[in-house]
Amino acid sequence: MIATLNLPSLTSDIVNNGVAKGDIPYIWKVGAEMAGFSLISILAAVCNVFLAARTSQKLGQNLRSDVYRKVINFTKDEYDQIETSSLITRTTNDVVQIQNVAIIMLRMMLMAPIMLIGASFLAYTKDHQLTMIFLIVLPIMIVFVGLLLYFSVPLFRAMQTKTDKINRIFREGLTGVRVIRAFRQDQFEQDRFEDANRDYTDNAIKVNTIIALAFPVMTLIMSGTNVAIVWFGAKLIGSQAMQVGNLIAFMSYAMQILMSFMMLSMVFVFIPRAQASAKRIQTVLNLKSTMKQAPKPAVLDPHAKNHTLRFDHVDYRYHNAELPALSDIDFEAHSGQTIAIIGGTGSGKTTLVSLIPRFYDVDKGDIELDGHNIEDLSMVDLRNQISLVPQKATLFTGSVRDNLKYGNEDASDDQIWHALDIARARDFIEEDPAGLDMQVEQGGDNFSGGQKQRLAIARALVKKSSVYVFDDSFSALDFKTDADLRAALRADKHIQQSITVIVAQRIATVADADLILVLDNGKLVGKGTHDELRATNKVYQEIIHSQLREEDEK
Ligand SMILES: Nc1ncnc2c1ncn2[C@@H]1O[C@H](COP(=O)(O)OP(=O)(O)OP(=O)(O)O)[C@@H](O)[C@H]1O
Repeated sequence: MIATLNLPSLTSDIVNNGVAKGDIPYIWKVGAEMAGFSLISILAAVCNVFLAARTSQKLGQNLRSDVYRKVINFTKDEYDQIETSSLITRTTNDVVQIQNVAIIMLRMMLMAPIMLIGASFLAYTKDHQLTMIFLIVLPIMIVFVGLLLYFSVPLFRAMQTKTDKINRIFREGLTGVRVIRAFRQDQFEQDRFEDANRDYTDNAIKVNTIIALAFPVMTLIMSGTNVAIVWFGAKLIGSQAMQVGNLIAFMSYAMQILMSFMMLSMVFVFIPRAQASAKRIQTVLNLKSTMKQAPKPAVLDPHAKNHTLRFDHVDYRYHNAELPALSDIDFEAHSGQTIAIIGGTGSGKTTLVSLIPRFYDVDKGDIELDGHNIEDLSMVDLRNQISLVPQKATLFTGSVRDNLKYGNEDASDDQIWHALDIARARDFIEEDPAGLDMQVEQGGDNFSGGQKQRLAIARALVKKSSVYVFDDSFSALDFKTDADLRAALRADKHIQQSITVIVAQRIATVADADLILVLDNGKLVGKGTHDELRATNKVYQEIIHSQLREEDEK
């Protein structure tokens, strides 16, 4: 900066004392000095660009990691608060906005004010009278930049929400592509996307037009200033009140002043967009988890042979729902037992099993594992002890082996095949020449629904846990495979020492459980064995009858 500020003074010096007097050695001396300063200023600019780029990239990397770390630990409730598509935009696009502004700020925010003050001071030393021109030019520029900010900032702010919308529609379109085709809604979805896309583009065109307009206007102001300087400067030279070299230097300083002002205005134009992005990222980072974490967690005995799972009068209501999804759920299960949960759709079965690994925390009552309230355990310790097969099987890209070792990195191939045997998934993996190295495509698309379900069951079995939860995991299996799988589960030594929780819709699936819980509208309306419930429980009897009718009708 010092080198850049020095150059115009040296120019005036070379013109006034070298060129005007025809002093060639002086011209060489000052010329060499100027070349040196120019070199320093180029090197400093290169270093500045390099450091600014590096710092802003590091900033982006750290922000992305922080957001991802936070998001991946979100509870289901928090995911319900910020849409997935918006979370993706925030981790990508919003971070880029902040990076861009960081680069601009590092390159200009420091340099521009110093240049502005330095060049103004030096211009003043060259000629006091000419400096008065800035008293007219600078207010014009301030008004112009003010107008620029007034029109562009709201448009810049809207960009991020419009990006969210495009991402949401795109994501829904991709994940729901089969439904869209089956319902022949391709055109509708295409139009929906086009609308969002057009809305975004219109906004972007508007804002870019404003920014594009700024350049010719700025150039006009700069050229006007130059003309004014030359006009008044020439008069001053004519009356011998100013030297030619000083006019040349003054013009350079004037350009430095206006350029610095322009750089500062650019920073002010880009800051609001980054500010909007920063706010969106901050919302994610500041989202207080509703999950209570025990400050000094109790520790589960890793060698315990006898496990207990106890629901003690548990209530739970979703944060956005009026009525509780579960009320007064009370039961106890021990090692070797199978607990089955049956009930109509929406009766609260999935909600109940989601409470065990603390996807949600209970509102009232307690859940205990091996005598400890699960809220007193560390999340890691608790979830290490629970194997869950969710209602919707999810597989990850990679090999079948990678997928199955997801909960137990040290599992041997023998253990994996054993789990595949129990899950009735050996056949279709063995049939493939790649075996366990068979690749799983995105979303497990190269497997059928039932196969995916069985692989998800095998993955849960490879992980050695004290509680196994199967959330409607047998529904995609035919009756015989369902029965075989459950028989194999019962015969497994490790499962015999664990607690098995099965959510099911079919009476046949739950009939041989040690304890059946009947849910209706979030309430536990029956608790007992198949024979007990069949004899006494009305809701259970209704389920039996409805399923018998279905069988008869077939
Ligand atoms: N994230 C959520 N926010 C608000 N309400 C929810 C949420 N998830 C489920 N519910 C509501 O809670 C109730 C119980 O839902 P749950 O998924 O536990 O039922 P389910 O018995 O597992 O049903 P299904 O057999 O259809 O899977 C339903 O009324 C449902 O609408």
